[in-house]
Amino acid sequence: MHETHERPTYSFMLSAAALLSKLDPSVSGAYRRAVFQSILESAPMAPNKPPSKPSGGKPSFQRKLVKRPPSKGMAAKIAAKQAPIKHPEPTIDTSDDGDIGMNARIAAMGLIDAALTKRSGFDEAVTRSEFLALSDGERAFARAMALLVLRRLGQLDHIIEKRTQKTPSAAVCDLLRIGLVQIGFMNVPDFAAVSTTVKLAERASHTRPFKGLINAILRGVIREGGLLAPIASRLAPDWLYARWKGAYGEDNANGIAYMLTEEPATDLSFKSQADLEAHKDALEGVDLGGLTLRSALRGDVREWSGYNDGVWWVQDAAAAAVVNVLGDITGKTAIDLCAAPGGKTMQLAARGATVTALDRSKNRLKRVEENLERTKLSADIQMADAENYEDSRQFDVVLLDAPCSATGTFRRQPDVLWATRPADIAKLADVQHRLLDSAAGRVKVGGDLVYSTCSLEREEGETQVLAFLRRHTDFSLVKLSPENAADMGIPAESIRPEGWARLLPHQRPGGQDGFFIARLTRQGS
Ligand SMILES: C[S@@+](CC[C@H](N)C(=O)[O-])C[C@H]1O[C@@H](n2cnc3c(N)ncnc32)[C@H](O)[C@@H]1O
Repeated sequence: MHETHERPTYSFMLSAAALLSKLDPSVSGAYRRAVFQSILESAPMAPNKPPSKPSGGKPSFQRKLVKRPPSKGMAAKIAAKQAPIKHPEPTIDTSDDGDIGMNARIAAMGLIDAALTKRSGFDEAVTRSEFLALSDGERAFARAMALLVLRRLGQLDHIIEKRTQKTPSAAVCDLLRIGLVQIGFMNVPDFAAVSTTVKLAERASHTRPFKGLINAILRGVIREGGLLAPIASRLAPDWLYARWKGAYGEDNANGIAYMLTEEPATDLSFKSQADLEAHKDALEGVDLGGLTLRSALRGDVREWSGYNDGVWWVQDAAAAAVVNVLGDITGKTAIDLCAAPGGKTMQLAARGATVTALDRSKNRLKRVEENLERTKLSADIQMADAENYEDSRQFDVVLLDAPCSATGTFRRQPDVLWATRPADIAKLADVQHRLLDSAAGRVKVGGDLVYSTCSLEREEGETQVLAFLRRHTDFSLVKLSPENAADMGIPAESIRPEGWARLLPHQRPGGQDGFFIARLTRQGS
């Protein structure tokens, strides 16, 4: 039953889905299956190493991080021979006969595989031409399904683990995951969830022998009333859960892990309180303080009230708190050292600072430009490495929203938890250490250095700041006070006695990103 088969790379899965979606609807099911099979069987195979057993002893279905070759060849050749593209309506037929639904499911598996293969794999996969070639409905379905699987990965894998004697291959696990997620969390009839999954298993030689197993597991879950409530400690990867438990205690670790199961609302940062009040009702919003409105709306934000006027931008409440800790900055000079896509640059500019926005990524700086243009705000944009950016000026405010593991952003990007490795945290902590040292010299005497990361890991927050204060005795911590928490848009319990903010995802009703924020001031030596 296990480990003797490999699975095709995710880009081939996306190619297969794209290709099938382009076939004329009149093409027979048998022909579609033949095309699909020919793609899969010509696909480069990714190594399918047995999943590792982490220290906790439970099997992990995570993949090893492997760089996959891009796939084009065969799929492109077949695509070139197809009839003119005729997209069906962008709705998803989730019945077991629906090829649109089948394509979307194949694409979802491609996205899941991409997300588990490397950090940012999901974001890259959704911009690949194969994925973009799908219809709007297929893309939306595939994305939603993949994100749900990633959000529930720990829970789904726990079910698979309990119902199999040996860990199935990654391809079989992916099929089981999409089957289970449909049964548990999607508006798909149980029979369709089972039959589409079994059909997908049947379509490829490496999964065909397991269709009986897949059928039995999915039917067994349905017979027993569906998926049971998740166990917090099984929702996140073992090693991260253990870290959270060690850092914040078991209750907080459970609270953090449960936030994986909640879909986050959309938070908007406003230019001014007057703008927020003016759009609050149309946006069905709740004022969270610190110029953040939490909107109950769903869908395309470009259609929401105030978007075209540029009076707000999307930014999690916790991220907005980074600038809020500075209080009044009217007339001050500020440099945002890791600025893109510009959420905090816009806050600094909207509050009257003269801003230099620096980032080393040309592509990401384009987003800063676009955002500033839409919001009619201005900043001097510089493309440079913040570590060795040559600028003799010193600033009233230096903001270092440093590159980090981003484990705090899992509500929107559940893949970060599964693609991050312990070694990434150590590497990023080194980068943050160097960036902090370089940032220190850019602060005027009497000025402020705000250090933040959207990570839940102490090495990227508390430990970093304590070490910085030991190295830079001319700096001290400006203690944040729980009494001002509401003005800063920070839940009082996220402000620690040490004087920094450690925002945990469950510390706000409806959730917030995990963030660490410290305000440091330079007194002169
Ligand atoms: C956490 S994001 C910043 C988010 C941003 N502050 C905002 O609020 O929209 C980190 C940014 O740091 C940039 N970055 C990473 N290393 C850098 C370096 N050495 N110098 C400058 N920018 C860097 C990345 O390109 C990325 O845009």
